[in-house]
Amino acid sequence: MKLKFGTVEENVVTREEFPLEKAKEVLKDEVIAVLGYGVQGPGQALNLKDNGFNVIVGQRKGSKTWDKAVADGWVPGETLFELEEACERGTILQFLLSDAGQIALWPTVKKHLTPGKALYFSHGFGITYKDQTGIEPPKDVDVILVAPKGSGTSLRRMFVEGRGLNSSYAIYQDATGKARDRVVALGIGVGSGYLFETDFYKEVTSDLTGERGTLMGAIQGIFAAQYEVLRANGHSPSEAFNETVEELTQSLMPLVAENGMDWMYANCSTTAQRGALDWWKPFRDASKPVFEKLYNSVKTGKEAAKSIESNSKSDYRAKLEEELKELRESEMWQAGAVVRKLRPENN
Ligand SMILES: NC(=O)c1ccc[n+]([C@@H]2O[C@H](COP(=O)([O-])OP(=O)(O)OC[C@H]3O[C@@H](n4cnc5c(N)ncnc54)[C@H](O)[C@@H]3O)[C@@H](O)[C@H]2O)c1
Ligand SMILES: CC(C)(O)[C@@H](O)C(=O)O
Ligand SMILES: [Mg+2]
Ligand SMILES: [Mg+2]
Repeated sequence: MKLKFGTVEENVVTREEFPLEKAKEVLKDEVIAVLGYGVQGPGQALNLKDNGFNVIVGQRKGSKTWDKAVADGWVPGETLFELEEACERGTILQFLLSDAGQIALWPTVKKHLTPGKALYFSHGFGITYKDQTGIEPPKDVDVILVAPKGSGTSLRRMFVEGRGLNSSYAIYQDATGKARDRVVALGIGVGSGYLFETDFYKEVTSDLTGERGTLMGAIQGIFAAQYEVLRANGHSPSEAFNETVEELTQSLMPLVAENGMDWMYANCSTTAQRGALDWWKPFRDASKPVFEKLYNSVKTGKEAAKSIESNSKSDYRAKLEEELKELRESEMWQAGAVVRKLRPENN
């Protein structure tokens, strides 16, 4: 259906419009092969299975995630296979390896993309940056995308709770004339709450900007800046953490999620309202140049190059762990660990 967001009209697909039963009818003769069992792999594969689709998992034997797949109920030789065998058996190949990992597996996937199959991504990365990834699908297969707008962990959790994370969908290539039905059916099948339309380029540029920006990079940056200023002015770690992070995640963001920023503002003191209304614009103006620089780095493919380069190194996991350790061991997140334990529901 067409839906207005502010003054702009967009294509949206809801579960009412495209019910699960219809999705099952569309995909009844398909074998959905989920390649990769990292974060999105488990979320999408388990949701598809619980929704009654014919789904198999492809993963490297002997890897930790192979064992995780077995623990999650996938049966070797029946629903769990080596990557190449899954590529052969699947009629829809869900390419859910890490974006860098997709480059290494591409020759194998390509070999098994026989006419009429579908290649499915959850990110516009591989196709948009094809000069860097070498991913150029044959012309006689559908190339489609469903990108859940959140972590695979949330996709699964919300599904189990009977809720649904929203996703974007896109069609890059419609070889069979069935690409739209296939992509929407898959979007509903993986547990999306609703789907909004995009294209591969827009998906990857917005996604890379979002995760580097307000969703992950900018938020940690802003937390750290305020925390450091409070600490430098003699505030205790618990006071600084509560006033920077805990109150935001526990008290105020749920209000924003429920009814918007204006409603959250309306439910704070007049003193807070005055200050927040005065200060949000200076913060916007100070950070906007950084966002512009970030968007440019995404658009020119620099961010893609950096991520391919670092994620393809053999010591990637060890380096990542070191960097996460730095965050975990920072005073702010150490304070956070104590604060989390103090929440009555965690006792
Ligand atoms: N993590 C998320 O929640 C999330 C959210 C939205 C979209 N996506 C997209 O979904 C896709 C999958 O992302 P992810 O975060 O689940 O991936 P991930 O980084 O967790 O990796 C997935 C799997 O790829 C395997 N892998 C990596 N390199 C490999 C190689 N060279 N050969 C064989 N296997 C290899 C890993 O063992 C792992 O099982 C990506 O396109 C990503 O951008 C992810
Ligand atoms: C979960 C995110 C941040 O939305 C996703 O884009 C990812 O890359 O993991
Ligand atoms: Mg992303
Ligand atoms: Mg994202």
